[in-house]
Amino acid sequence: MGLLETTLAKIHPADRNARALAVAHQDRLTKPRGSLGALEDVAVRLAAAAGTCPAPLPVPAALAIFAADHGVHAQGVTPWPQEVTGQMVANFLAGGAVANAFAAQAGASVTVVDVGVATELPPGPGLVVRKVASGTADMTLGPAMTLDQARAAVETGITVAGDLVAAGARCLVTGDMGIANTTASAALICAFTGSDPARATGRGTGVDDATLTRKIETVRRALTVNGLPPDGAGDRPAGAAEALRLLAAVGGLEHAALAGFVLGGAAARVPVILDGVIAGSAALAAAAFSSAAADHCVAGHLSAEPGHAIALAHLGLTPLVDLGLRLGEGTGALLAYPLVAAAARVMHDVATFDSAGVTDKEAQAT
Ligand SMILES: O=C(O)c1ccc[n+]([C@@H]2O[C@H](COP(=O)([O-])O)[C@@H](O)[C@H]2O)c1
Ligand SMILES: Cc1cc2nc[nH]c2cc1C
Repeated sequence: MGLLETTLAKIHPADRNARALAVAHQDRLTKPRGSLGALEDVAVRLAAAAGTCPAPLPVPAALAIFAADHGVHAQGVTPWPQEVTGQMVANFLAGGAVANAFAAQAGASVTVVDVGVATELPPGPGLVVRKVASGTADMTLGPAMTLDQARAAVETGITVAGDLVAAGARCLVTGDMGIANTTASAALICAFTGSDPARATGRGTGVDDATLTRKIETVRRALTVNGLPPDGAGDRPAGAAEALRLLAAVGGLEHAALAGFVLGGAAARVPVILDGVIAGSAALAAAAFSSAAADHCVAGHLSAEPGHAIALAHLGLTPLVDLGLRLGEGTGALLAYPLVAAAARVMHDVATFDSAGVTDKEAQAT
């Protein structure tokens, strides 16, 4: 058995008992029942995922930004040159990106992983070099990755998650960097959900109408060339082998690593906050590897990219915030992190009606 299989064997689904305890505890806290809205659901999800009530505080948090390039860039699906991926990696390492600012604000550490950047990066402190390939192949001409490459990238994500948890992280935050990766994300969403490319494909960094039309056709061609008709997702066999095949066909190295990162967090029972459409499409792969993987995820935000809502609906996840972000890097997930931490802390710190001597209207009624 490889690392992927041993990790899948460790993943537990949400614990019903811990969930029931968490729901009951929420109702004993000194607040009107349900008054914390979506935060109550988060606290209950965290307890069910951890298998204990209350769930451990998700502190500290660790952001991992997986960076990679894409052969489909050659199809003209983005106005940005490919070398921007490597340049932004240097920016992350220098502390100059939005993700660095948001991580500093949230108190999260930042780890940058080169899982497949096409350009040479100057060696420097802080960069985790796990380059599986110098970018993927063009998915409109055949599979973007070999099965071995996809597996190596998934296992890289598992290892990074395991290393961060071993170093003390109690919340994992997904980040990505990869020029053209919204095209691969749309193709993955179509492959895993059966959605039509015209619905799942968006403007990414902000492409014009002509480029959007080309992008949709590129996604459609990639699916066809790889034997994945958009409306045929329901007919495909489920399971780990199929998850790896779809990732290899139309995914990116960062998507595969992010899928592994989710699996690694789930296996360690450490919650994973998902960022935008890249993380959402990678989580579809993680959920295909293990149906319990999504139990360990919190959807940080809703990206402006239309495929993201499709992916989250398929995963049964509700995004915490909707700010119209479409940056990636982990920025939306980092903004959601304090909400997740606050939701968990309520279960530890807030007094109950009994302990605080506050009259409960429910108790009065009975
Ligand atoms: O996270 C998102 O939902 C998101 C939406 C649009 C763009 N991005 C980021 O923009 C880059 C990809 O955009 P594009 O247009 O080159 O496919 C990549 O580095 C992503 O992190 C990210
Ligand atoms: C400048 C820039 C920063 C990014 N961060 C994530 N994706 C990005 C894409 C571009 C183009």
